[in-house]
This record gives sequence, structure tokens and C-alpha cells, in this order.
Amino acid sequence: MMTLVGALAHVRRAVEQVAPTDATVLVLGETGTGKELVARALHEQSRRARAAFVPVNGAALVPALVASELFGHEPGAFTGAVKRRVGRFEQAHNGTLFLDEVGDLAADVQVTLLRVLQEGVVERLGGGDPIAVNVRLVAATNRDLASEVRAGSFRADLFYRLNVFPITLPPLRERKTDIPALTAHFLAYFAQRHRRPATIIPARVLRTLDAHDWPGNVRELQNVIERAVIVSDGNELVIDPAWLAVASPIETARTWAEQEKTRISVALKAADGRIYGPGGAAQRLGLKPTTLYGKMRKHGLTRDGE
Ligand SMILES: Nc1ncnc2c1ncn2[C@@H]1O[C@H](COP(=O)(O)OP(=O)(O)OP(=O)(O)O)[C@@H](O)[C@H]1O
Repeated sequence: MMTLVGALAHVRRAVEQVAPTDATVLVLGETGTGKELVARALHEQSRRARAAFVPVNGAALVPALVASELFGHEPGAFTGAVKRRVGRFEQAHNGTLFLDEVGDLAADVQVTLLRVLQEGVVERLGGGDPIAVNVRLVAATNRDLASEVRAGSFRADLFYRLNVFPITLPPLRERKTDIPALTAHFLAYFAQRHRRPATIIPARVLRTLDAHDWPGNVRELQNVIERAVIVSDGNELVIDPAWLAVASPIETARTWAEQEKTRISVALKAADGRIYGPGGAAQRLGLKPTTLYGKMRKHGLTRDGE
């Protein structure tokens, strides 16, 4: 699943240009647009390819443990820190650290991160000597970091440090011409993986896919095609339009954030508050469960969708 499918010429070119350097890259785009895929491509095409690619999701970590996760800790650094922990920065030594959802990091972690980037050394919580790390950082966010800087929730100095080489991934609804190629790619992949016959994609299925606005972007499309591959037993790919969350005309007048909140609320209710697994709210929305939790926090939603 490592191939970047679609006519993303500017993204491909940017990856080729910056991959061989050690420059920090900031990958921007909505959830499911392929930010992690781009981060992995940057690593694969770099001189660091044989060392580790270490992904960390800033939104998935328990806030109190983020610093220990990233920078490590010594025994006794805090209650519960029994053993020494090597942080992700140290694990990524000579390789690439992929810091996803960097916009979700708390203020104190932002300060430490900036220092690590400036000085190239980490200090584990609870003491110990500074440890030199040689890490290439690829950060990603689905937030508008520039406006978070203006609002005071993201440090300007860290933003400038990260924003050396930004790569923006457009949402799928703005590049619908990529849908046929992506659909064919996922169809071939899942047909092989689930040992299903490779079906053909009828024109009306492509029209249905084209009419949808894909709030979960490529991940949502991928999930829909996987589901279709599993249920299709003729020689044509079958898609039930009910699998796609349809926006009503009233919805289109509202802001994107409100629409997102409504969609999440509807999915949580439909899944009876279940986040994980088949038919769970995350799968219905085409989101990773961790991303869904982040969004629920952002919109102040609980599992019952209220
Ligand atoms: N252009 C593409 N070609 C092929 N597969 C893609 C493409 N873009 C995304 N995908 C696939 O869609 C899924 C979601 O992509 P990815 O995890 O990289 O998104 P993301 O932007 O990092 O999402 P999030 O912000 O939720 O972490 C992955 O399985 C990825 O392989």
C-alpha cells in the first residue's frame, strides 16, 4: 500500500526534491489525505531508508505521557515510571521521526520539542545526560497551524522551525479525477488480500463515487472499496450508496466544522457508541479511531453522539 496513486504531480516532485536532504518537512492536509504515506515515501527515498521510521501520533497519546513517549524517562521520573524508557526520538536515531497531529501537542511539549530540534539532543525526564540524536523530522497536521499560531495555541517559533518545507495534500473532493485510479488500485489490492475475484467497476459506480464529497478522504474511499470487494460476488463491483454519508442541501450551507460534527454524531449514534471494529463509528467515518477521538474532543462530543 506504499504507492502514491493519482495525479499528485506537485507532491511527487516535492518528495523527490526534499527526501535526500535532512530538512524538516511539514505535511499538511485533512485526515485520510495520505500524510503518513508521504512521510514514509520521504523516508524510503532518503539516505536514512535503512534506519528506523518511527511514527508517533500526538493526538493518540495520553497528554500526561507525551513527553515521556517522545523524550523517554529515567526510573522514578514520575509516579509509575519504574523502568527506564527510551523515547521515540532516540529510537529514530539516524532515521526518521514522523510526528503526526503535531498541532495537538501541549504547550510544554512544544517548548521541549523546539529545544530538541535546535540543539539536537534529548534529555530523558528525570535526569541523565543529554543524548545526541540525529533525527530527520517529518511533522504532519490536519489543522491550520498558521491560524493556531495567531490564536496563541501553537508556538510561533516552533511553527517556523517546522514549516521549512511544507507539502500540502489536497482533499479528495478537490481532486475527484483521481477517484477512478484510486478505486482500481484498492480493488486490485483488496481482491488479492481477501482472495476475491477482481471485478470490473461499472460506470454507475464511478458516478456514485464521484458524487460523494469524501469527508474521510482517501481512507474513506479505501474502506468503501474494501467493503465492496467483500460483498460483491458477481463480476461487477457493487456499492451501496447508503455506505456513503450523504450531505443534505441544508448541510451544504453550514460550515465544514459543523458538518463534521453532525457526521460524527450521526455515526456514533448509528454505532451505539462503539468506536472500534467493523461497523464501529471510526470505520463508518473512514477515520482512524485515534483521529476520531481527537475530533470528538474538538467538537465536545461524547460516545453517545451528544
Ligand atoms: N494517493 C494515495 N494513493 C494510494 N493510497 C493512498 C493515497 N492517499 C492515501 N492513501 C491510503 O489511504 C489511507 C490513509 O492515508 P494516511 O494514513 O497516509 O492519511 P493521513 O493523512 O496520515 O491521515 P490522518 O490525518 O488521519 O492520520 C492509507 O491506507 C493510505 O495508504
